[in-house]
Amino acid sequence: MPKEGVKGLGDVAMAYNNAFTLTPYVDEIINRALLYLNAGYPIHLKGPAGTGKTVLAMYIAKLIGKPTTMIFGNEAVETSDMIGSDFGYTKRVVEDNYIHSVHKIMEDYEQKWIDGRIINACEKGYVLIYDEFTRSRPETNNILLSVLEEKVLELPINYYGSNKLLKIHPDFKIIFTSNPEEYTGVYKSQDALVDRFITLELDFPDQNSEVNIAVANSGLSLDKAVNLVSIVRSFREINRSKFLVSLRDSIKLCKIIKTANINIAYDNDVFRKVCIDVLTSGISVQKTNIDRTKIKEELNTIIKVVLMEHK
Ligand SMILES: Nc1ncnc2c1ncn2[C@@H]1O[C@H](COP(=O)(O)OP(=O)(O)OP(=O)(O)O)[C@@H](O)[C@H]1O
Repeated sequence: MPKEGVKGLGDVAMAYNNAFTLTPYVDEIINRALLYLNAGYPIHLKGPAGTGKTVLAMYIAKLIGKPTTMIFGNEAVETSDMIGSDFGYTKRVVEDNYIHSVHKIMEDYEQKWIDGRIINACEKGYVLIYDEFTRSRPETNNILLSVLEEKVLELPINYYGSNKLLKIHPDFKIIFTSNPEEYTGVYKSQDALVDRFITLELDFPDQNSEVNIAVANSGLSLDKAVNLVSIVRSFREINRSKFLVSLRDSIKLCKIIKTANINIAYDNDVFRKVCIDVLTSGISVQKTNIDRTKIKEELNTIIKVVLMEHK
């Protein structure tokens, strides 16, 4: 069976978030991405976790308007998950009872080839999103080298009984995403692969985009989201070399404040504690040696200053 990390056609549509927000910043990236894709080059959206790479890839695929296949890179993904393999057996039982005193059963087993996720996309010119491709082992990704350069997919000898080179449809497009190499579980991307696509380095979006994305994902009012996102961004600014404070934190904070109807005020103890819980979660995840008391003091100061400024 294909492994968990590999999803098929249709999954993208289900996973696609209807709250996708277009801002001038997002629009500009999309236009550049389409420019390269339409010229026949795969693109690679690279950036820190929670900068919107996956939803952007999905949105771009949606604009291209072709069915989309998605692969989620991880250690367990194998070449066979992408191109296919002989999975299991087909069993055939023939029962012969022609002469009532003779009872004969014949069983034979046949291996069954099941196409992997990229075959259909390569053949029919669909879109492939390879999310976090550097989490898969480099040797797994080697199969894509000939796809990108020679425009053929090399299939194994057991592919429906004969090995062959599958010609890649001229409309076939790939959108790669990845996190920076210093992240845990990320392999260095192979030079040969990097050389074949165009990388767009992403960072956290501008203030206006982050506010609008947080509003779209949480339903919080714009004026309240402006306050919360300003707190998140100031906190990110001073700590970004130490731990991750992502776009997801802006969304989480807005969602919690909206759902629990928490009053955004410096003298509201609950509000300050929620800010601390949400925005310092990344510290324990990254096991950084950080003075938590100092971080909390910094955050309290930021909350005070931001709420005074936006009064
Ligand atoms: N333009 C946008 N419109 C709406 N929501 C967005 C947008 N950009 C990002 N988001 C939201 O921000 C969050 C992070 O986005 P996403 O998962 O795409 O980031 P990522 O860079 O792929 O993260 P990771 O590297 O951890 O996989 C998600 O909740 C996503 O829905």
